[in-house]
Amino acid sequence: MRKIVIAGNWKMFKTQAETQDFLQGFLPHLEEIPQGREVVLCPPFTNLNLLSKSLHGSVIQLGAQNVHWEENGAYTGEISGPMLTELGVRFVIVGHSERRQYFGETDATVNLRLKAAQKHGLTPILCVGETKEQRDAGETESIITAQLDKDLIDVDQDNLVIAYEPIWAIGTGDTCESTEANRVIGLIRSQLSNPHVSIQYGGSVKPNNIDEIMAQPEIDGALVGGASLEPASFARIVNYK
Ligand SMILES: O=C(CO)COP(=O)(O)O
Repeated sequence: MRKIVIAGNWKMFKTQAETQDFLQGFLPHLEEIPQGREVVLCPPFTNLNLLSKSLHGSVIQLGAQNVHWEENGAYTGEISGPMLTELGVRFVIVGHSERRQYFGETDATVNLRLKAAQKHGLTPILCVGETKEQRDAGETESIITAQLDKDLIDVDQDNLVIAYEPIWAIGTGDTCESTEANRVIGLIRSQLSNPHVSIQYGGSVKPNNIDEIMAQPEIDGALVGGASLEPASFARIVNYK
C-alpha cells in the first residue's frame, strides 16, 4: 500500500516565536485531518525541539531538512541522525535542489545521506527534478533517471519517500501541470524496484491546486514550501478533498 505523505518544508523560515504563532493557528485544525494521511513538518533545525514538545502525541510528525552521514565528528555546521532521532524526528529531506544548487551537494553525498538516514531509522524524502533548461531540451527523463541511478545505490526502498520537484516550479507559482507531474512520477515509479514507494509532487503546491494534484493516480502526496508557512493554507492543503 502506498502511503499518502504531505510534508511542509519550511526552508530557512521561522524563528521559535514565529513557530509558536504558527502552532496557535494550526493546532485547531488538527482534528480535521483524515485518518491515514501522514502529515509532516520540516522546520529549520532550531525549531525541532520546540515542535517536538508541542506536537508530541499529535498526528503531525516531525521532519528535518538534512542529515549528515557520520554519527559525529569534525563537520562544522552539520547535524547527524542520532541528534535528530533523539528529538523524535521521523523524516528527513535529502537532496533538495536548493542543497544541490547552493551548497554543492552531489549525487554521491545525497546517497551517503540517504543511507545514513535509514541506518538511524529515519525515513528520507529524496528530492529529484530537472531545471527549466533541461526540460526545454527534452532531458527531463534522462536527468531524473541519472539522479535515481546514482542516489539510490544500496538504498532500502522499503523505507523511502521520493519527491518529484521540477526546479522551475519551486517558488515560482509556475506549477507543473498535474497530468505532467503524474506522468513523470509514473516514470520514476517504473524505475524503482519497490512499487509501493510513496512519491510526492513538489513545486508551487497551493490550496487552490492541491485537490487537482492529489486526484492524479500516481501522486501520493506533496512537498510544500511557501504554502506550508501559513496555518490556514497548510491546513487546507493537508485536508485536500
Ligand atoms: O521546494 C519546495 C518544497 O521542498 C517547493 O517550494 P514551493 O512550494 O514554495 O514552490
